[in-house]
Amino acid sequence: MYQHPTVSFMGFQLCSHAPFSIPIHHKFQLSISRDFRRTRVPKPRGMQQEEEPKPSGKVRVPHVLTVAGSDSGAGAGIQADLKACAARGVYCSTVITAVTAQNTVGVQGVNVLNEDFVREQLNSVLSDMRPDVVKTGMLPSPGIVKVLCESLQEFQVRALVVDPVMVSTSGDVLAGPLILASFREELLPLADIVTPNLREASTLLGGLPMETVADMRSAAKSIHDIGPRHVLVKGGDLLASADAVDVLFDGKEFYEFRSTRIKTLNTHGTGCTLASSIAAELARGSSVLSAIKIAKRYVESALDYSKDILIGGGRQGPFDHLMQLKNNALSLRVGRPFDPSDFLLYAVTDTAMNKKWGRSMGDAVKAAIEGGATIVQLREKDAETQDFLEAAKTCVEICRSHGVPLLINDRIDIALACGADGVHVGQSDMPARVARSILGPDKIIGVSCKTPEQAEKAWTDGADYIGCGGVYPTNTKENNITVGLDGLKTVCLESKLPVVAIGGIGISNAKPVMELGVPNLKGVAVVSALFDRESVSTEAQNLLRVIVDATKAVK
Ligand SMILES: Nc1ncnc2c1ncn2[C@@H]1O[C@H](COP(=O)(O)OP(=O)(O)O)[C@@H](O)[C@H]1O
Ligand SMILES: Cc1ncc(COP(=O)(O)O)c(N)n1
Ligand SMILES: [Mg+2]
Repeated sequence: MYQHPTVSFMGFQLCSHAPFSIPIHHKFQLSISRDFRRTRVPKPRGMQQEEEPKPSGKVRVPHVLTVAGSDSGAGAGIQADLKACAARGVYCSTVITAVTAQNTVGVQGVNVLNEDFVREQLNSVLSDMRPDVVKTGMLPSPGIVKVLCESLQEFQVRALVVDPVMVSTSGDVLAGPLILASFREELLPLADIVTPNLREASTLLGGLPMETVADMRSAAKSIHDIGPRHVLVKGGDLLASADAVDVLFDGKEFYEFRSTRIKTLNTHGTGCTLASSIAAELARGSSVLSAIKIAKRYVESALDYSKDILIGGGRQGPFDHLMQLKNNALSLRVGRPFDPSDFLLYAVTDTAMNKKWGRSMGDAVKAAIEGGATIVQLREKDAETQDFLEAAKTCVEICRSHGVPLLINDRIDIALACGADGVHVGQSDMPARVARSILGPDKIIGVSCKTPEQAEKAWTDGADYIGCGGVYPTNTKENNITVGLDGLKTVCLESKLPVVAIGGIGISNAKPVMELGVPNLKGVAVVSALFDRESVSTEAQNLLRVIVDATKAVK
C-alpha cells in the first residue's frame, strides 16, 4: 500500500483526517497509437458484438459512460455526472473507481476499488451498451488508469473527455502525485478534451503559476503538447477575474468562454458537472466548441438557480442540477447547433403586411426561406394566442425542414409551446436573464439594443445576439429612434455578442450597412423589404446577393 508523503501537493497539506491509501502498481508502457481515437468506425468486437438488427421502432439514445468516484454528499463525482447527463437528456452509465465519504465540510475517507473490479465494470458496460462518449473523473491509482486505457483500446468510443481530478475543492487529495505520470503518458494522449482547473493545470506542468488569463493560455498550450486534442483550462478559481472565464486551446486557436461569475459558495462539483455536460453534448452530436458553450451555460444557470440553497453546514455546498432545469430537458432545441452566420438575412414577419398581400404566416415564411432567408422571426403584435400558436407550429415545421432557425418575438410562452429555437425580446419585454432561466441554456435569445450599455446588459443577461437599430427610419415601428450607421458601428465595436442590423434596411441601402466591415456585424434583419412586396422569394434572393457581395468586398 502506498502511503502519502507528508509533503504538500498542489499547494495543499495532505489531509490527516482523510484515511487515504492508494495501491501502488508497476509502471507500464502502453503503446496506444494516437490515431486510434481518430478512428470513428467501431472495430469488430467478437461474436456477441455483431451488429444485431434493432427491433423496429427502437431508437438509440445518446449515451455517456462516466468513470469516476462516488461522492456520498452527491455534489460531485458519479452523482454529479448522473444528474448533469439527466438534465441534458442524455443516458449515463457509471463505472465507479472509488467510494468517498464526503460532505460539505470535506472528504473524510476514500476507499479505492480493486482494479480488477473496475475492469469488470468497464467490460460490462462497454461490451454491451456501446456508450458514445467516455468521461473520466477521479482515477485514484495508476493501475486504474492502465485498466481504463486498455478498455478504451478494446472498445472504441466517439470521444474521450478527461477531467483530471486530483484534489477536491475542500483541499482533500483524491489522486496522489503518482497519478501524474499516468495522466501525462497514458491518458491525456488519448483524450479529445481535457479539462483541468487552475491547480490541476499547474500541477500537470510541474507547478507553473496560474494567476492570470495569460497564464491559463500558456498552460493550455503546454498541456496540448502532452497529446490531448483540446485543452480547456477552467478559471472558476481565478478570483482576480470578474467573469468566470475558461480558456480553450485546440492546437491552433485560443477561445475564451466567459460567463457572469455567480456569487455563491455552492460550487462543489462544478468541474465534474462541466465535464459530463460537455460529454453529454458531444454524445448528442455537437462540435467541441458548441458542447463547451452549452455546458458552461448549463453550469452557470444551475449555479444561479442554486445560489441561495442550503445543504449541509460546511463551507462549500452542492448545487441543484435538476430542480428548475428538469422542465427544460423536455424542450431541448432539436434543430442543428446555432451559428452566428445564420444571421446573414434575417426575415421578420408582420401581420399587417401578410394581410395586405393575402398571405398566411406559413406561406410568407416559406417564400422567404426559398429566396434564401437564413433565420426567421415571427413578430405578431396583434394575433390571438391560439391562432398565433397554430401558425407558429406550421412555421417551425417549415423552418426545421429547411434547417433554418425560427425565433418568436416577445412571446416566450409561444416559443416554448411550438418548440421554436428561441426568442427575440425588446428593452421593455421580458428581461433576457429571466427568459434564459425559463428557456434553458441552449435556446437562442436575442435582445434589441440601441446603446453600448444595453449591449453590455444583454451579454451579462446571457443573450446570444443583439439586434441594433433602427439603422434607417422605418414605418414598422412608431416613434423609433434612428441610430444611423454611426450608432450601429459604435454598438458593434462595444458589443461582446454578434449583432444584426435592423430598421428600414432594404435592397437600396443594405450595402453600406455590411460595408461597415465590423467583424461582429453578422447580417441584416428586414420586414418590409421582404414582406411588403409582391414576390417575397425574389426580394429575398436579390437582397441576399447584395449582402453577400458587400460582405465579400470588405473581407
Ligand atoms: N461562481 C461561478 N459562477 C459561474 N461559473 C462558475 C463559477 N465557479 C465556477 N464556474 C464555472 O464552472 C466550471 C468549473 O470550473 P472550476 O470551478 O474552475 O473547476 P473545478 O470544479 O474542477 O475546480 C467552469 O466553467 C467555471 O468557469
Ligand atoms: C468523488 C469525487 N470526484 C471529484 C471531486 C471533485 O469535485 P470538486 O472539485 O468540486 O470538489 C470530488 N470532490 N469527489
Ligand atoms: Mg470548482
